[in-house]
Amino acid sequence: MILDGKQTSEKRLALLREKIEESGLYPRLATVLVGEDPASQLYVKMKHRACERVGIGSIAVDLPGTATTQEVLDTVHRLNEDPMIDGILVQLPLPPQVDTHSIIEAVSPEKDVDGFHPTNLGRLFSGSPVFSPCTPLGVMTLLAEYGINPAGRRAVVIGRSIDVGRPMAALLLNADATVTICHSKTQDLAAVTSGAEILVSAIGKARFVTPEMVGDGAIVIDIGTNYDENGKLCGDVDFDKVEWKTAGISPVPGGVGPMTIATLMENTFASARLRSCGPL
Ligand SMILES: Nc1nc(=O)c2c([nH]1)NC[C@@H]1CN(c3ccc(C(=O)N[C@@H](CCC(=O)O)C(=O)O)cc3)C=[N+]21
Repeated sequence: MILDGKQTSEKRLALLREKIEESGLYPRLATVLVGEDPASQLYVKMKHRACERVGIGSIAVDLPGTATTQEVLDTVHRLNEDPMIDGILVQLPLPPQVDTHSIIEAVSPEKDVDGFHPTNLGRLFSGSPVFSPCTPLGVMTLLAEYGINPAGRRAVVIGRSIDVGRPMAALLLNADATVTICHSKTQDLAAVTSGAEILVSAIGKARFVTPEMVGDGAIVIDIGTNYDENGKLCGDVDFDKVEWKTAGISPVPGGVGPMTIATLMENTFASARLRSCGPL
């Protein structure tokens, strides 16, 4: 079974458009893009396009690749104080001269639709999330769409990044899975991953996950967005070799990526509702 993120995200966006219309709200998302990395420009453009589709206003703040930490901080502070803005997304990665942690901590937790602020990560890890990071939350939505309930299942997450691996583990734990996190220092990775009933890969290495690493009948979620030696977009999982072993697998493209964007839209609407003091 293919876990179709493209189709699921289309469905979610259509539903969200209706909900936003009914609410009478006009949520607004501000994106902050520093520099001219083509991939980042593409992602930000996709986010603005999704906003347009669902009836969310979007404001793009583009800063030069030479911007200092202080200049990015000034932008974030201005957006924090702007009552018209409901969500702030600072596109990552930031250029090396910008201190990413202080930027993430500067975003008001009330407008942190990426869910990267320590307050929101803390809420997520304590089991009472407000904004959860869009990629892992999108994975949970995709699992639910296909009737896959993680409760009591062995879930293995490969990768421990703050934006994907760690919050993915927290969401699975909140959903009552038995969660293992693997990373670059994990010994005998294949022995751990092949025991997973739900395997989530967030490593960032093209076709890293091979059939020996996957148990029979596993659900495999591929969070990787990589380019192979021919410049072709591909995931962390060697899809063609792994698919037959699985009960369900998300492809790249067309899997988790579109779910990330749909979730960002949902988080932005949730922020607008919370900020208007309405019920969530
Ligand atoms: N503050 C911040 N928040 C993010 O959520 C964030 C970020 N920074 N930095 C970069 C990563 C990456 N990311 C993706 C979103 C959509 C697709 C996506 O829709 N991909 C399409 C393919 C697009 C293509 O053709 O390249 C797909 O998988 O089908 C991929 C990757 C969000 N990120």
